[in-house]
Amino acid sequence: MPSTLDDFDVIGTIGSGSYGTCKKIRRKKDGKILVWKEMEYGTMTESEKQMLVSEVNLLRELKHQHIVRYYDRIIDRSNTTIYIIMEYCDGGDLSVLISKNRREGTYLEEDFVWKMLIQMTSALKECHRRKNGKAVLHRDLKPANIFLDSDNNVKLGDFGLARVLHHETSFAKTFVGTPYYMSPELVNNMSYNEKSDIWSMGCMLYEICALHPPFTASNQQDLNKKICIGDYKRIPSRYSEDLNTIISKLLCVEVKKRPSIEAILVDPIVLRRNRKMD
Ligand SMILES: CNC(=O)c1c(C)[nH]c(/C=C2\C(=O)Nc3ccc(Cl)cc32)c1C
Repeated sequence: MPSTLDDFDVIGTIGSGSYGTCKKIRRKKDGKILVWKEMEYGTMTESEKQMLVSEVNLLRELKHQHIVRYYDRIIDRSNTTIYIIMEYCDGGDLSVLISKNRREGTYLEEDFVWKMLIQMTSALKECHRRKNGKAVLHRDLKPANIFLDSDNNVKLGDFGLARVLHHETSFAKTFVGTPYYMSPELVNNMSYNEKSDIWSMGCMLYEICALHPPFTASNQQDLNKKICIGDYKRIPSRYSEDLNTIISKLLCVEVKKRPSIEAILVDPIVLRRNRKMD
């Protein structure tokens, strides 16, 4: 039986991004706490609406402990809005945690960084595993799209919708924020691929350590230059050479030399770290 808006009570708004508004909701039949992401599709073309539907159907297939669980979707034609109902992550998103540490002048523990690396890699492996011939590339990996549960476990969110909502006719046409995580291949107008997600993950892990992105500049042109040269400082000295080495591998400018998800998971440094965490 498909859900309707009346099946839920809205508790409150917990976030909003370039793709819409996130609300905390309670399912009336059992009191379960969930969220829905509201997205207005009225300005989309028919082909974009079809793309959005197929992206949501892909989300439905992604069932993994480190990917935000999709529950259902409601389409309200009276206000041309789609409501995507998903798992509630009470730890919020990584960008808030990074901002808090930057504000307080404190760093995140190395064990936490390794946990993020291993769980994000596991989530991306599931997404890059071909489903019906279609890889689900995230396309917008950033701390604001990494959510945490009450045990600080990773929940990758906002999956795959980036491709639909970046189209110039959709309401998300105003690019929000500087593309700090743009990969060298995208700067050079080449196509997005699995390795671009690896680059973004490298940028994210760097930012979790340093509390700022690896590449920053006062304008897009200078940022692009730094990205294409791969010019960035080492993560703070408090972090091990092992962690620095792994992040450096992810931030490899040459796509072919950048490790795949599988290569990361069998890297001797990651295997050694995994054994320590067991
Ligand atoms: C300050 N932020 C929060 O309190 C917060 C919390 C506790 N959860 C969230 C966000 C989500 C959440 O809890 N589940 C989600 C599933 C998909 C997407 Cl795109 C977002 C969420 C947020 C933004």
